[in-house]
Amino acid sequence: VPVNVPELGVETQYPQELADVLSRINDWGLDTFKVEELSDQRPLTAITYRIFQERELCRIYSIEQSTLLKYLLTLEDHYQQVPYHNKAHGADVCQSMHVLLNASALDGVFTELEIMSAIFASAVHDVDHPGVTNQFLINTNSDLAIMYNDESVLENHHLAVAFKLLQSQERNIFSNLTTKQMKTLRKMVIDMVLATDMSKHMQLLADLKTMVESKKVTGNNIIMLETYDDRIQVLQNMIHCADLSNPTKPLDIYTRWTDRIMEEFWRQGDKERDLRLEISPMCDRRVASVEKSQIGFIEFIVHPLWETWADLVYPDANNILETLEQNRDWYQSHIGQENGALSSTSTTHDPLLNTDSIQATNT
Ligand SMILES: COc1ccc(C2=NN(C(C)C)C(=O)[C@@H]3CC=CC[C@H]23)cc1C#CC(=O)NCc1ccccc1
Ligand SMILES: [Mg+2]
Ligand SMILES: [Zn+2]
Repeated sequence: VPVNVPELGVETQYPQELADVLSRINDWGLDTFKVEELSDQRPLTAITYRIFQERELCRIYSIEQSTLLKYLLTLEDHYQQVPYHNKAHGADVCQSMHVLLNASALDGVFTELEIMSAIFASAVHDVDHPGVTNQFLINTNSDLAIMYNDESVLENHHLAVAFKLLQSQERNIFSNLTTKQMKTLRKMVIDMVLATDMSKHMQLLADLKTMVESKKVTGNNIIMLETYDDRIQVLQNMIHCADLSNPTKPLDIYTRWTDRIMEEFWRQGDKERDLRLEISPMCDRRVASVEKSQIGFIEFIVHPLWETWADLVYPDANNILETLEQNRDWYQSHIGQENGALSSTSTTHDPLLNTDSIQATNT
């Protein structure tokens, strides 16, 4: 019996405003923070549910809407209340992936199963993240590091939690897939989420550069990917780009993500200080230079990756690369402001940061 589900998947006191924000589901500048506020703290369910509707995945794979919502709400509840790696980040990466999949250079390249795998992988990719790095978990002999033998500890855990939640019949959104389809989806989701481990970054980028150099396209400039390895490599780089997309977003959105990740790094540094461990880079709130470290992050990691991605899907990611370079210049010109103030240019109250108003750095 079809259970009647709310139109937007979540209960909200602001149905019209939420519908208006979600109407930008295909845009790079969708404000995930606005969805978080308007959906009564259900950004992951609201955004992922909308993407499933947009791509008609429930029809194609006979997924009951109530089953999808049960899975998404439970998944969302398994994201921890940490400053950055929380359900809003999961929602943001999922929506960014959804937009990247729409590149015209990839038109008709991926099957619906590969697309659903990519959307699912993005939604689950950081579930139950404890707000500390793999290195911290290893250094503190955590249960997770013991469980996964120090290898991609967090990423293995995110996957195990995501698939465990599927095991209850009322949440199994893939119950109508064939055995073969489920096997394929599971392998692709594992390969994508494991690729979000930053220790794989250099290898991923090197392989992407090789692919760009030997890029084969059809008559109307659509990329040809013949083997599983080529196809999964593009999807792995795509989720990695989505995971590293904060600096490519509109500045006001970007600075709020930076405030959140720095608070998460600083809380790890506080734990390291209490444990008499060496404080990890960027994690000491007493010596932070947010602007300088953001420039390092962009120069050494984010820009090289996005420059290569923009080559692969040329010219579809040109605007994204443009925004990244403008944001880098903005941080460059704000180096002098490093009085320890958080990076945000807006006086925002972000409960997760429990900082009432962030002194605006003069823009
Ligand atoms: C929105 O900003 C950010 C957003 C995300 C991250 C992430 N960092 N890393 C690693 C690189 C430490 C992760 O493994 C995280 C987990 C997976 C993907 C990326 C995540 C860092 C920043 C930053 C910064 C920032 O200002 N200096 C940090 C920094 C400066 C120079 C060189 C490297 C890092
Ligand atoms: Mg992660
Ligand atoms: Zn992530």
